[in-house]
Amino acid sequence: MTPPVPGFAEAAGHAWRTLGLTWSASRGLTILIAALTVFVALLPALALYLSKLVMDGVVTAMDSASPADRDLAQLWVAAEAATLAVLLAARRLLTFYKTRLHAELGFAVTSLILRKSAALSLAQVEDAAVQQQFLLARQYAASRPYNLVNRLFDAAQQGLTLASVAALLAGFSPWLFLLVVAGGLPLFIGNLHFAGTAYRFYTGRSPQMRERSYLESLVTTEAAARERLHFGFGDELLRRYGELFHSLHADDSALHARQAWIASALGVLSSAVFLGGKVWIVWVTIGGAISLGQMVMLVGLLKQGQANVSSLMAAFNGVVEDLLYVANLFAVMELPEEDRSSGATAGPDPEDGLRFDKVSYSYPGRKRPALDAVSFHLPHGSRLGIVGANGSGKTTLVKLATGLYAPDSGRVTLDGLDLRDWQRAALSRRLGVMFQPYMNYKLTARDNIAAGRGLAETDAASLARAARLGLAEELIAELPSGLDTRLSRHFLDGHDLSGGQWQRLAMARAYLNDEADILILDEPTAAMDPAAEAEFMQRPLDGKSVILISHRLSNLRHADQIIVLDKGKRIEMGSHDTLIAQGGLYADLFESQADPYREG
Ligand SMILES: Nc1ncnc2c1ncn2[C@@H]1O[C@H](COP(=O)(O)OP(=O)(O)OP(=O)(O)O)[C@@H](O)[C@H]1O
Repeated sequence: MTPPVPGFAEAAGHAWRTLGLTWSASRGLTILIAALTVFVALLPALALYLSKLVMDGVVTAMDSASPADRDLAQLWVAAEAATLAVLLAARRLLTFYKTRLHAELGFAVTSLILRKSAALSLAQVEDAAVQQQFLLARQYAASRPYNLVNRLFDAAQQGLTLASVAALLAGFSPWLFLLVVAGGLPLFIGNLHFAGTAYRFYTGRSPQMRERSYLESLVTTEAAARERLHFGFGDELLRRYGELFHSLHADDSALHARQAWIASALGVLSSAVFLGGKVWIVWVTIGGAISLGQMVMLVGLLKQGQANVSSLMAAFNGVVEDLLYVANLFAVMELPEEDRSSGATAGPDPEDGLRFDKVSYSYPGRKRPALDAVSFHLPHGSRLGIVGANGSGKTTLVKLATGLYAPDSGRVTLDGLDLRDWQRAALSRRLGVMFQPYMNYKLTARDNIAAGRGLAETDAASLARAARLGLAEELIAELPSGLDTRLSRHFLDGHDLSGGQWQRLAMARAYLNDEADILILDEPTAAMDPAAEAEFMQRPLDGKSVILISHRLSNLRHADQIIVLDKGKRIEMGSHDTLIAQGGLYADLFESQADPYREG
């Protein structure tokens, strides 16, 4: 998907907004750069005027042989030299401040993107189009907004210099100024055409770029190394990577070649126009219509004007191209955010617990709903088991039960209030969750548990309690620096964990919040050893309610209710004994799992 190209008014709005971003990133630097830009812009015309005075002064001194005229000519030389020296110093200073602005603006824009990303809903994060917008915005966060601002300053500088050149040229002949502008037009139009083409070209191939970085990661990351080495598909990955690179490179080369040919032809045309102007100036000087000093100044002005026009055009073309990328950045900023910072912290019926009322949810682009009119009630202090084949909707149910997705139809309520109306932080306090898949944070063991309370500073007693309930006490005690051990081999003194150990930390994270009265656990013991699993399953509820998803049906035997999902629908519901007595899918699955043990 190629992001749309903005119209003029919208583009001007984006340019203004980018300048606003720059202003808020650093007012001091913006003012300094603006002041220096004006200063640097006006000096070239002054230098050229001084060069005219030098030349005319020399001719006068040669004619009069007077020491006063000689001194005056030398004074003009010194003034011209001083002007050029100041111009050089001011340009350096400008570059220095611009480098600092680049860093500050890059940081400000990246922070905005990260803040936005953190505020999106799960459904938005999972949307491929949103992902692509973010990828593009992040990729160009440090370069494009700065380039745009830099080019706007550049354009202002070139425009001012051109205006001062025009003022001097107009004193002699307005036609010369028109010649300067006309000479720059062909290159301008050519580049303008290519700005849009290049943007569509580079953004249109984002999917291939993502594919390329994914292939790179398969060859370089530790996670993929075991299978890659064992199954031996490293060479095939490299072949695919090479093929992709060459096809992208071939497209690049074709675009650059076309740009180079057209730019050269237009460049020759521009030079021919300027050369015509120069021939005319020389001609009228020989005819005695202007002085030698005026000739030197006019040729200089023509050259300066030519350089200004092409720089102005280049800056303008660059602005147009940058605006296309910046438009994407602002489109990302405009993505709707759901504000869950306000909302209720309690429901009207504190005894009601969690309810699904005919809840349906479909993933975008999927015909069949992942959950189809599912209802159940989880009263306080009860256990609900959920069973179903792969893809039957269990994990989707967890995302709905935690308010991460909103149902397409139906309602999910906690204590009688729709989850949409709960404050996110209050929901997070009430629900202890272990997701599938859970995250293995390559941070410290402490952070892995404290993430369960938003990574807030957590007291030792709470951490110890969570570690005990997550069956992670022993493993933490064995870590070289206990809770402060960095859990990654990629850091000095880092330490990696086994699959089951990571799962224990995820469990501790889910249990950290002791206010949580509802635990939602998606395959919480899948990676644990049988002893740990048995210990966990026999644990008393202590007044909490639990939703437990497990493929091992023996774990669900003691649940008050069990729901059997099939292709998103609730096809059976009841206690273990009821479902066995019904002789439906649950009974078949239970028998098939129990049989091998019986035979043994
Ligand atoms: N992000 C997604 N985008 C589109 N479809 C999805 C997404 N996640 C899941 N699905 C689809 O929704 C359906 C239900 O998936 P879900 O993950 O809820 O199943 P599950 O019962 O948890 O499966 P498993 O036992 O394999 O974990 C499946 O058909 C799956 O392909």
